[in-house]
Amino acid sequence: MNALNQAISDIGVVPVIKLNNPERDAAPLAKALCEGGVPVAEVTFRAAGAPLAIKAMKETCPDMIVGAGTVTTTAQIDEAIAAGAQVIVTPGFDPELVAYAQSKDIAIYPGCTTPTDYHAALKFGLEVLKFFPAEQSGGLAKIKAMSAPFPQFKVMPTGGVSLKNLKDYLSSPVIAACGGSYMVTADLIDNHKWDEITDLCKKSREIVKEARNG
Ligand SMILES: O=C(O)C(=O)C[C@H](O)[C@H](O)COP(=O)(O)O
Repeated sequence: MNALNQAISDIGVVPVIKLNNPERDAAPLAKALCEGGVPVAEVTFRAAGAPLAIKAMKETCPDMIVGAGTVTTTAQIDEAIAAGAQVIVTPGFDPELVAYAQSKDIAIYPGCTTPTDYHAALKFGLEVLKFFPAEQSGGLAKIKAMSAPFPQFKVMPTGGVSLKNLKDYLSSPVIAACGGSYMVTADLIDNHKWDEITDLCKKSREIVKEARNG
């Protein structure tokens, strides 16, 4: 894997973040994640202020890897790059977006869950795919079945990941990292429960280590 993919994989979990008030919440949230040993985030463009949030998180924690999520247009890729994002994440596989991201030299994890998606991804030399929505699409059993014909891909399952199933996912060598909102829920963010977020990050990191060491 390239250095960025390896760094994300080493962390093992990627919080999926939706910020309604990035001016207020992006900086303390970035600190909470980094303190918890999870210096990475996928900031969803479902919230209008996503570029602002990406910029604020990078300014607060310059070493943090910040990605843009729910990206569905090339204009959003431009906005994400301008804000300092290092990786683009899309819900589905759109070859136009993959080609555009690659032409701009930014990593992209497109959403893929079917053999047809994986075939399409092969043409772009990608190393990591987002497997979305993970649990609803068949979870780890499907991910393992897909890796037989497509061993070149690692995946980032997102959707339905929690502290309960994290270890199962991470125990498989096909998993680059797991994405999820469980450690950064709307309740935790809106009520400024930064310590609780840090704690959930620490617990997740413990599980990453357990899963990979045994
Ligand atoms: O916005 C996106 O592109 C997404 O990734 C959608 C959701 O945020 C994930 O499905 C997270 O799923 P949960 O961890 O189950 O909440």
